[in-house]
Amino acid sequence: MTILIHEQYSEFGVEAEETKVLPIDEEELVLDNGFVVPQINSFGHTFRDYDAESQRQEGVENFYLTNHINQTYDFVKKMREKYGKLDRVEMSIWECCELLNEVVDESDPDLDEPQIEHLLQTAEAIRKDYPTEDWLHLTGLIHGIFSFLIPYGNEVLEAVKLIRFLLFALDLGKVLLLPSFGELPQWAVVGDTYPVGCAFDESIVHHKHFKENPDYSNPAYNTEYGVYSEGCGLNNVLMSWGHDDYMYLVAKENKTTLPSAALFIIRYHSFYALHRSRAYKHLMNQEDVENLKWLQIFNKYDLYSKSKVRVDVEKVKPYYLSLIEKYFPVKLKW
Ligand SMILES: O[C@H]1[C@H](O)[C@@H](O)[C@H](O)[C@@H](O)[C@H]1O
Ligand SMILES: [Fe+2]
Ligand SMILES: [Fe+2]
Repeated sequence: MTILIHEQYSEFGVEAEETKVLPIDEEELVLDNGFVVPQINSFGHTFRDYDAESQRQEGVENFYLTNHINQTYDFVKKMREKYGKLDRVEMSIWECCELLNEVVDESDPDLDEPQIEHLLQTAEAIRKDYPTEDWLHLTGLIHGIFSFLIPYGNEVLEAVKLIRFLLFALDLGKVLLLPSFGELPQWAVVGDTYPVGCAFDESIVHHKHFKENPDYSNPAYNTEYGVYSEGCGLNNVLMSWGHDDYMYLVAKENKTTLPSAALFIIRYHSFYALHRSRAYKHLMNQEDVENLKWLQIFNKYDLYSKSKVRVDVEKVKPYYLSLIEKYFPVKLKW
């Protein structure tokens, strides 16, 4: 498994400010050491091709139809209030991970494996690129993330641990699909996310299906700014409800020691309209601009590690348990 890194990040990633994000097919698909990212998913199509005829196309489009009709400003407010209480279950991060054994994500054109596989594949992807404990050969990517994300001191090893953990944690919020979490429908848990309370940007997957969303024709919510203002900051923007914002709330309320950029990555990793299409920039503040650079790097690991490769869960478990211990209490409120 190899991961593509934008060339601009290859020398001390902080240069990323000047980076222009190119459409994916124009990107440099090569890492420093010449590894190439897979160009096709496990069904033989390019990644995130929502129109390609495949065994998943119809199901994914139906998913977005219900998602786009039902994710309204009022719905999101209610869900945040309800799930933000975290009064359902007490469990550890690893217990949560194991629950995802049962879960398959209907929004995903690239993967139909249980989510536990995806979590571990994503986090293991970096191990494939950096297989030994000799971190000295790490590329600029790691140096960049290291200098930016780690408030704990000057240790590259710590940075790598953080990255591994973060990649593992991105999708844990999908437990919302399970009975003890109220068995939310897929449209309220997975798929790309986007702001509600202002116009839905055209770059959002299957945008046409928003026409039946009541907010689409509500003048309070259907203008460029809607209920928001220039540069108000994403923290003040309500996002469609799903596993991203939920996991952010879980992490924050349980007093994680993850740095704030890591929380940003968890919270907005499905916001492709922002991190791929550069929409909604007018709502960002300076902190969002900084954090976005890192989100773009992490997204590549999340997306391009999707494959049919099996991970031996028991074998990797001890390593992840040691990471979890670093960033979270033994039991968390969910
Ligand atoms: O189908 C996928 C999947 O649900 C991911 O977990 C999410 O982060 C993506 O944005 C979405 O498109
Ligand atoms: Fe996700
Ligand atoms: Fe993911």
